[in-house]
This record gives sequence, structure tokens and C-alpha cells, in this order.
Amino acid sequence: MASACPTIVLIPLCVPGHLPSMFEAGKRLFNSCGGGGGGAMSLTVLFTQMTMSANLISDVDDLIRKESGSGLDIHFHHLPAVELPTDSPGAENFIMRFIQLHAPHVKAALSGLSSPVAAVVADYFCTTLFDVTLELALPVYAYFSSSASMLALILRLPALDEEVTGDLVDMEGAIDVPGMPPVPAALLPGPLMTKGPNYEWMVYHGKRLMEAAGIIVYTVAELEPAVLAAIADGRCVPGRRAPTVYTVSPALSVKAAPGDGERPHECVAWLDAQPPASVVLLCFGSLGGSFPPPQVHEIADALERSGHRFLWVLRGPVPAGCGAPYPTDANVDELLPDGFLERTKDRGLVWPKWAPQKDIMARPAVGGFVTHCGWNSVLESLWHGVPMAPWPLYAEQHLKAFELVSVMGVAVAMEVDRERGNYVEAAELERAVRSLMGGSEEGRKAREKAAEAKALCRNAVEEGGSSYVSLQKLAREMLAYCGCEAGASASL
Ligand SMILES: O=c1ccn([C@@H]2O[C@H](COP(=O)(O)OP(=O)(O)O[C@H]3O[C@H](CO)[C@@H](O)[C@H](O)[C@H]3O)[C@@H](O)[C@H]2O)c(=O)[nH]1
Repeated sequence: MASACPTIVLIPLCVPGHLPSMFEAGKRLFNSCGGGGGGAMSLTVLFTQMTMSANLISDVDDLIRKESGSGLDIHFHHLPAVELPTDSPGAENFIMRFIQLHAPHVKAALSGLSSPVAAVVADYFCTTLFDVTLELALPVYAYFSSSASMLALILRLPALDEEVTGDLVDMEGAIDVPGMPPVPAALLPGPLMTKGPNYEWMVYHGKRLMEAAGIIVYTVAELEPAVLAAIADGRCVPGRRAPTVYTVSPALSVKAAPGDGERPHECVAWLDAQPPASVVLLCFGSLGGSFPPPQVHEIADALERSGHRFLWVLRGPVPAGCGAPYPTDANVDELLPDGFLERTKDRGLVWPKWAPQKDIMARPAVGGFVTHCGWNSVLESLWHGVPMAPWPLYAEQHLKAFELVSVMGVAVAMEVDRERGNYVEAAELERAVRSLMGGSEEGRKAREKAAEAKALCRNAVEEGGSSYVSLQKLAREMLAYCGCEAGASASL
């Protein structure tokens, strides 16, 4: 891993919703620093041995293989395994403690690099590692894989915590998330609703993010202008301005078709036999898609009655007592109502395992997306101008659903009963699918807004676009830290 030129060190959270976008952003930053050719900078990635889904493990292996053979100055380093905390009362708490245990290994890895470190970029769930970077006097940037709206809420949280004596969910009225319309408390991310160990960690992150040299947010500035202005104007933290926010937008492939001689994935081949914008996609991220049998039946009824074409990524149960909360493959014969597959075989495909969502989303047949509102899925949808029907399930997804419908207007509203485990009745899903795919005024507006969002996404990564400019600015800053010329090269 030796390299003479300065290096940018990435410390990602190794989960599917965080790692791919962060690596992509890091690589584009490295290119903007001249790393792609001029030898001005190298990139080092420190992997924690997080319990990963099988899909991510193969993605990480592929990524390392591909990048190692690319001739680019990118280095991968696996940190030693740590003993997994066994008594954590929730995912957030587990992750924070898991990351914290890596501090000595991160310190040893950073100290052992033969290249001078230009900057460290750490996932925002890794703020416990800021102590190491402070000790080594290295500039540290936070990478925020979620929306700017979520960032505004996290930055606001420490003050909110002091203002409110009880649980946030019991607050009278709505929550003030700077730059957003008033957010009903019932839409807060799960860990923020009631005070406890997971909540405390989120408050901790809110405080520590203020120590970062900058915050790199995976978003499109033009999609969230009011929130970004509120952060920049210092409206999140009383009396203090938040670190500078750099927006890095997705730059997804526009090559939609498989290459010569490549066999398309079954889902892609099926989509290519459907008319343009005729299929509603249902896919629920890396942890979702596995529903209790009554809910599976409601979805099946809704899809059958809607009469629309569909591609439904249905997952099996999450194995009990297993460290990784990732769903198994679905046994569709067991899960689906009798005769459903036969009755819908001419217009529907149920895919029982991990699906190539990015490739699917790029196919012209996809006309609408029922999504759990994971931020990667949202941006993938908007990159292709596909309107959504939000079905939030966990984490900050209820906030996103609100933002998609009430702020961006790129989604039709759908009633999700959070108190019943985010249950959606068949009639409601059928209504939402008809509205999204059919001729309703609501659906028409969402399609129009999604088409506008597509243009914003694509412009952001063009030369002179918001993401391009952010990366150039960040590159100059990082080059300056290590006394290099500000010779950033053109890149996305
Ligand atoms: O069958 C599948 C399911 C998912 N994906 C991909 O996996 C990623 C999933 O990311 P995301 O849509 O953001 O969902 P989560 O995996 O749930 O992401 C976590 O991380 C996100 C970013 O911080 C948060 O917004 C979410 O709430 C949080 O759950 C996306 O790129 C999808 O294209 C597939 O390729 N195939």
C-alpha cells in the first residue's frame, strides 16, 4: 500500500446503502485531484469487516478486483476483525460500538501509511473515529449517504434534545427541520422518536459532525435547495455555522443495454419485452422486501386488481439470530396466494432474490417505483425520471417519503400505517399504483416533476454543474492541505 504521493483515506460503513455511493464519490474526488492520471493523489480505502450481505461481499470483491487491475493509484486495506458487540439494544448502537472498537486499528493503519494523508473521509456513522484523526492532526470530512434533509435533522438534534424534556415523538405540533416544511413528529426516524441508547448515539453524531472539516452529502443540490441553504445559513445549530457542505450527486450509467455477447439478467430481459413506462417496480432496499404473509397477500391482491404490469422483488424472511439482518430468498410458491403467478403471468414478474436494481431502473419499461425510500433508491429513480409511491419501512425513510411527496412532488402519497408495522392495505396500494401509472392528476404531476428531477440530476454532474463544482472545490482544499498545486483535473 506504499505510494509516494499524498492519499485520501476513505473509511466507509460496509453496508449496501452506504459503501457503493461513498466509494464512487471518493473515486470521483480522487479524479478531481488529478489522481486519474497526473499522479497528484492516491486513494486508500480502509474496510471494516462488517457483517455484510452476500451481495455486498461479492460487490466489494468485484470492486477490489476491478480497481486493482485498473492501473489507478487505489489501495484497499482490510482492518483486523474486532469482536462483535453482542449486547447492543439496536442497529445504531451496534454499528457505533462496532466502529468504535476499530479506533486502534484505524490509528495503526493511518500511522503506517507511507504516503502523507491529504484528508480522511469517514462515513457519518463513524464519527467515533474523529478522535483518531484529531490525535494524528489529520483533516477529517464526514460522508453523508442520506439526504440533506436528514443531515439538517441530525445537525439540529443536539439542540432539539436540550429543548425537549420528553421523547420527541410526544412533542406538541411539528418538528422544525430547518429548510423543510414542519415535519410531523410521527415521521421522525425510529431511533429519534424515544430517548435511549440509539437516540443518544444520533445526538452524539449530530455534535461530532460539527467537528468535521466539511460534510460530503450524497444528493443533488437542486433537489434540496432550501435545506442546503438552511444548513449553510447556520439555522441548524444555534449560534454556530455547520461545516461546509459539498454535494456529490449520483453519476449513474446511461448505458442501459447489456454489452455485446452479454446475456441480460432475467429481469432486464423481461422488462425489455414490455411497452415503455408500463411497469411498476416494487423493490425495498437491502434490508426490506420481506413482508409477513398477510402483507404479501395484500400486495398480490393490489397488483392483481390494479391491472398494471409489475416487477416485484419479493424477499424471504430474515434468519433469526443471525448477525446480518439481510433477507433470504423468497419461496414464492409458499408465500403468494394460490394461482396468483398463473393469473398474472402475462403482465407480472415476481423476482425472489436480490435484483440488479440499477440496471432495472435504466430500462425504458419502468414507469413507476414503489420504494421504501432508501436514499440510493430514490436517487436512482430520479436519475431516470421515474416517479415513486413511497412505502417507508425503517431508518429515516418516513422523513424521505414526506420530502418526496410534499417538497419535491416526485411521488404520489400512499397511506402507510406505521403503528401496524408499516402496513399497507391492498385497496390503498391498488389506488396508489393506479394513480402512479394511470391518468390521475396526482400521477401526472409526479411524472412531470420526476422528469424535471432527471434533468437536474444529469446537469449536476456535467462540467460546471453543482456536483462537479463541489468536487473541484473539495479537491482544491484537499490538495492545499498537503501543499500540492491546485491542479485539479476535469472530471464528473
Ligand atoms: O434487490 C435489490 C435491492 C437493493 N439494491 C440496491 O441496493 C441499494 C439500497 O440502498 P437504499 O435504497 O438506500 O436502501 P437501504 O439499503 O435500505 O439503505 C440504507 O442506507 C440509505 C442511505 O443512507 C438510507 O437512506 C436507508 O434508509 C438505509 O436503510 C440501492 O443502490 C439499490 O439499487 C439492489 O441492487 N437490488
